[in-house]
This record gives sequence, C-alpha cells and structure tokens, in this order.
Amino acid sequence: MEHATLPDSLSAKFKGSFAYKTVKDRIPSILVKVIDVLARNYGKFKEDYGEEGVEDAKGVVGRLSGLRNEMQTDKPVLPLTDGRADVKLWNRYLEEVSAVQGSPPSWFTSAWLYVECYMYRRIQQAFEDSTILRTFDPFRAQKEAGLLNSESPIQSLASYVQQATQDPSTLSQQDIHTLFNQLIQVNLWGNKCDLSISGGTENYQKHDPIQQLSSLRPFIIVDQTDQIWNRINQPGASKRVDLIVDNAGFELFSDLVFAEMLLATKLADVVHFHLKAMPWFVSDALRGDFMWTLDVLRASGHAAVSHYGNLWHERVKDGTWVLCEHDFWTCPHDYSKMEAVAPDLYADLARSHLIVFKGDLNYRKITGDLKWAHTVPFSEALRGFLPSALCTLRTLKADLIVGLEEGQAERIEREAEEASDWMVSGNWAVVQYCEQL
Ligand SMILES: O=P(O)(O)OC[C@H]1O[C@](O)(CO)[C@@H](O)[C@@H]1O
Ligand SMILES: [Mn+2]
Repeated sequence: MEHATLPDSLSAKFKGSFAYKTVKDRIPSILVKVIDVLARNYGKFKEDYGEEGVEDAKGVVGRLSGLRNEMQTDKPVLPLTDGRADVKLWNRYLEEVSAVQGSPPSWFTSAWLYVECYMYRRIQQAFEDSTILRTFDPFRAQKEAGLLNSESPIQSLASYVQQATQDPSTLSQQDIHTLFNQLIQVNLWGNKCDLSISGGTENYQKHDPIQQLSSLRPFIIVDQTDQIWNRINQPGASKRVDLIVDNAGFELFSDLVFAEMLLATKLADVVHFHLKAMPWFVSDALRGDFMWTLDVLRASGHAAVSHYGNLWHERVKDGTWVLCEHDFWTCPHDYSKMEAVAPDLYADLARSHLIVFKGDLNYRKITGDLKWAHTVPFSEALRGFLPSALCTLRTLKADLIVGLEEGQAERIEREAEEASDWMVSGNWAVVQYCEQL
C-alpha cells in the first residue's frame, strides 16, 4: 500500500529523542571502545606482526578518531572510498539522500537509521584501508564473552530441548504446539542480550530461559504467535524457514535451538540463516561467529550441549541448515527498498514459507524507522515489503512501535517501572506477523 505522506524519519534533529541521545552519546562511546580495543592490543599486534602491525593499528586509530570528530562536529557524511563491493550502493544512496534533502546528510540532521548504519560502515572502512588488520573484528571478544558467560542457561536449555524432542514420533500435535510456543518466547527474549543497547558493556543471559517465561509473559505487548503457528503448521506447505539473525552470544544460541526444534518436529525441513557480512551494531553475528559458536558447543563437557554442537555441524554440512550473507543487510536502506536494491535477495526470500526477523534493528528497517503513530497496523508500516509471510521477534530498544491498540501505549507508560524509557529499555517485546498486505 502506497502512503500519500509518510511520517518523518526518526532523527537526532529531534532533541530529547532516543535518536538524539544515541547520536550524541551512545554511538560515540561505542566508537571510543573500538579505539580502546586497538590501543590495548598494540602489544599483541607487535608480537604477531612486528612493528608493521602496530603502525597499521595506529593508522586505524587515526581514521577512527577522525570519524569521531566528524560525528561530534556534525560534519556532512562523506562518500565511501574502500574496495568493498557495497561502496557503489552506499554512495548512490548518499547521492539520492543529498538530492532529496538539497544538502549532504549529516549526523544530527539526517535519518537516524542512515547515520547509525553509516558509522558501522565507516568503522569497517577504517580497517579495510589498513594492510594487516583488514579482517580484524573489533567486537569479537565481546561477542565471545556473550556466549561464554551464558554457560548455565545454555546448558539448561540444551537439556530441556534434548529431553523434549528425544523421541519426536511420540509427540502429539499439542506437545509440539506447546514446545513451539515456549521456544519462540525463549528466542524472543534472547534479543534482550545485545551489546549495542548497553553500549558494549556486558548484557548476558543470566536466568533459566524456560523458567523465566511465565514472569516475562505480561511484557509481550503484541503477541501474534498463534498466527505464526497456523502458518508453520499448514499441511502440505513448503518447509523452508528463514531466520534473519541478529546477535551472537546467547541470542544466537536461542535461534539455533528454535531452528532445531522446527527440524526435529518436522515443522520445517530446511532453515536458512541470514548473517551479517561485516562487524555490525557491536553484537550482530557473522559467519565466523556462527561457526565459532558451534565449535564451542561441540567442545563442551556438558552432554546435551556437545550433542547439539556435533549435530549442528552436521546440519551445516548436510544442508538442512544453510548459512547466507548479503551486503544488503549491512546497507542503510530500509526493507521497503529491498526489491529494487537487492532483487536477488528479495527473490530468494520469496521462496521461504516463513521469514523470522530477529531484533530491534530489523524492526526499525522493516518499519522504515519512521515516527509512526503507535496504532498504525503492522502491515501498513511494511509499506509493501512482503516477500513471503513474515514475523518479527523484537524486544523494544528504540522509540518506535506500531500495531498497538488505541490507548495501549499510554497505559503501558503509566504502569511501566521505567516510565518514559519503556520503549528503549529492552524489557518489553512484540511478536508481530503479516501474511497479507
Ligand atoms: O541487536 P538489536 O536488537 O537489533 O538492537 C540494536 C540496538 O541498536 C540500536 O539501533 C540503537 O543504537 C537500537 O535500536 C537497538 O538498541
Ligand atoms: Mn544487533
């Protein structure tokens, strides 16, 4: 459905908004942490690559400091210059935005989605322009800590699922439905654990993921799980599910468990995982993070965990799990542009029976990161983006939400402990679904 006039984009130009706070404080502090990681590793670079390694790292630090200065002084966004294949796409978009705005975009005046994505792309450019550190992931250690510090919830979830699916032929339709409902919620709450909202400080899963479900239940403010179940449980339908993955660490583990349950119960026969092709929003998962996660699980001394580590390596090998990357996921476009900008990806997703979008940034990109009224229907906020039936599992970490009932947002704001911050605290969540526009 075409909108006559769309709402404004969220932007740091709205003082006091979460976008303003993010551009002013949150993303500069993430950038400073990247600089710190490099500075702390000079000794290691020297050990590994000699003086040349240290010089290379200093070059990256210099470029990142320059970027920090550009942000803080609200400089216009510069075209990209490195050799990555996505440079054209980024620079074309920059030209389009400049033409529409009548001036080049800048940090505090332009769309928040655009400038925040641009920061991560410029971090990548600072590395691409080096010689030794081109593939260095400054967020890797944090992502690894996210998994390693979730040992106990991972063990209890692995045992639970192994037990529940031990003999799938004995499971009734009702058993499968109950397990589906539980694991979709575990997967939803896994999204609390990202490292970008916390500015990169630790944000690990600490509780037993199944046990905590009932106490978290009231915090799911839109829950269309039944519609997702009806879709996935349709007899005779194609059995491909696509997961648009968000964060590494416990969240990724919860994705894998969800995917495993779909296969074990025959709700799906193949799952495609869509991963980021470059370090992104601190904790987003890359192919390397995915494979590292499977290695860690396989090496675990815990029987259920290592069982899944082994099984999932097999799944990647036998093609029941397919790992995909596409530069579109790390570009600044919202998803209504996918069909035009990345028709190959759109056509691929159209072959899926159900697409599951994980997390907050995906939600922002699905809805265009606009200042929607909270009561606008989810299907309308998609603005025509529907390659196949899709759903979103998202904890709220941006001041953007659609699909609420009249008065619901006001009621939550009155009742929420965190009052005016409820939309960005990660404590509230939605499960939204659409199969028809
Ligand atoms: O990992 P997620 O759930 O996409 O969250 C990313 C975070 O980064 C942000 O884009 C803000 O910087 C928020 O929207 C969200 O807090
Ligand atoms: Mn993320």
